[in-house]
Amino acid sequence: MTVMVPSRTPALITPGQQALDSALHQLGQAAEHLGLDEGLRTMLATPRRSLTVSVPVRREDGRMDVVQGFRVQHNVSRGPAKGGIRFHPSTDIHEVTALAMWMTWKCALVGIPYGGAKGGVAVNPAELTTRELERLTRRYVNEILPLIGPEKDIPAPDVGTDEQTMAWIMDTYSVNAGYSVPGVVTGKPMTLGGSLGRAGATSRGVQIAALTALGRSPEGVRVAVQGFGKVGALAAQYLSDVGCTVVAVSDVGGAVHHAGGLDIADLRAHSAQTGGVSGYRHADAMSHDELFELDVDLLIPAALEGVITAANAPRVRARLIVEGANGPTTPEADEVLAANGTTVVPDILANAGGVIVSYLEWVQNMQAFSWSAAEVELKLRDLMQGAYGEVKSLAAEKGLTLRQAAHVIGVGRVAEAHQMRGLYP
Ligand SMILES: NC(=O)C1=CN([C@@H]2O[C@H](COP(=O)(O)OP(=O)(O)OC[C@H]3O[C@@H](n4cnc5c(N)ncnc54)[C@H](OP(=O)(O)O)[C@@H]3O)[C@@H](O)[C@H]2O)C=CC1
Ligand SMILES: O=C(O)CCC(=O)C(=O)O
Repeated sequence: MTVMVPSRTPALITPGQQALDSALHQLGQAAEHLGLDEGLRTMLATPRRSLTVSVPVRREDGRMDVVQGFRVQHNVSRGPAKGGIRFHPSTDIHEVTALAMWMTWKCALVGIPYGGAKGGVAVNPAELTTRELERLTRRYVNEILPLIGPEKDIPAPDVGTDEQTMAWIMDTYSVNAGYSVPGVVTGKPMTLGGSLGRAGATSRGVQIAALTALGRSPEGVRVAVQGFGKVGALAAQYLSDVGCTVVAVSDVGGAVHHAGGLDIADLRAHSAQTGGVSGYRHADAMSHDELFELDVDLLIPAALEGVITAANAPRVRARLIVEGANGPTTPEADEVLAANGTTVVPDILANAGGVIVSYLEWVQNMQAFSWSAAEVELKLRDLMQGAYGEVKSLAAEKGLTLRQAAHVIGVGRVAEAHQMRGLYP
C-alpha cells in the first residue's frame, strides 16, 4: 500500500502521547488507503467528547488525595460508546484517547453496533485498600455520570479494574437513577447480570485468533506471554489446555521461564498466593526484555502499549505475534516485523473477544434474558472467525499487513456510517 501518513514526532514525552501518535499513524494509513477526504479524516482523528475530572479519595489515615480521571468517547456514529476503564498510574488523556480510538475501529471491525470509548484513573490500585478503591470508583463514576448510560456509553474492565469495580459502577449509577440499571456496564459479576463467558472472553478470543493464525495443530507450539493479568493468564491457560507449551510469562515483578513448559494452572495458583509470578519454584527467573527475544513460535503481549519497538523488534524471534494488549507494537516495530516476515495479529482483531462478549452481556441485560455458556461461546467464535477471515482476505487481496487490513475495514465502516448519517449539515 502506498501511504501518506502524518509525520511522526521523534521526541515523544509520555507513553500516552506515544500511543496516541501510533493510533493516529494507523488511522492516517487507513484513511489514505480508503481515499477519505480531509474533513472526514479530521473528524475520525478527533474524539467527540473528552472529560477530565479530579477525583478526591479519602485515605484510611484521613488524608485526602486527589487523582485525575478521564472518559473519552472517540466516536458514536455506529451506536453507543463502548470501552473499558483503566486504573493505572501512568494513564493520561492521550493514552485514553488512543485506547478509545482503537475501541471504535475494533467494534466496527467485528460488526457490533457500538462506537468507541475508554476511561482511566491515574492511580495505582495496588496501593489502595479495598475501601479506598470503592470510594475512588464511586466518586469517579459520579464525576463521569453525565456521559455514561446503557444507551450512551457502557464501561467495562481494563487494566487494574475487575468485576468488583464494575459492580460498584453499576451500583453507583443505579443509586443515582433510582432503580437497577445492569446494562450501564459490562464485565459484571454473574449475580448482577454478568454474562457467562465474559471473564475469559478476551483470552478465549486471543486463543481463537492464535489458533486460526497458526493454521496447524497447537501441539508443541512454544509460547511466551507478557502480562499475567486477566487477559494474559487465561490466554496462557487456554493455549496450554489445547497442547501449546507456554515457556515464559511475566508480570510487573519479573519474568519466569521453563523450556520444558510451565504448568499454567499451578503458576496461576502461585501468582494468586504470592501476588506475582516471580519466585515460582518450577521455573527460572529471566528479565522482562529477554522474554520478547525468546526462541518461541508465538509471542503474546498482554500488558501495556509500546513494548515492541524499533529497538527490540529486530531481536524478536517469534514468527507470530498475537496482540492481547492494546497498542503493544509501535509503527516503527511493525515495519521491522513485516520486513522480517513476522505475522502480527493486531489488537483490534486479536483482543476483540472481550468487547464481543460485553456486547452479548449488554444485549442480555437490555432484554432481561440470558444465554448459556455454549451459546455465548458459539457467538464469540462466529464473530471472531468472521472478522479474522475478512481481515485475512483483504490483506491478501491488497498486499496489506493484517493491521493495515483490520484498520481499513474498521475505519471504512465508521467513515461509511458518517457519510450515511450526513456529514455536512
Ligand atoms: N480486560 C479485558 O477484557 C481487555 C483487556 N485488553 C487489554 O489487555 C491488556 C491487559 O489487560 P488486563 O489483563 O485486563 O489487565 P490486568 O490489570 O488484569 O493485567 C495486566 C497485567 O500486565 C502486567 N504488566 C504490567 N506492566 C507490565 C510490564 N512492564 N511487564 C510485564 N507485565 C506487566 C501486570 O502485572 P502485575 O499484575 O504485576 O501488575 C498484570 O499481570 C491491556 O492492554 C488491555 O487494554 C484488551 C481487550 C479487553
Ligand atoms: O468489554 C468492553 O466493553 C471493552 C473491553 C476493552 O476495553 C477493550 O477491548 O480494550
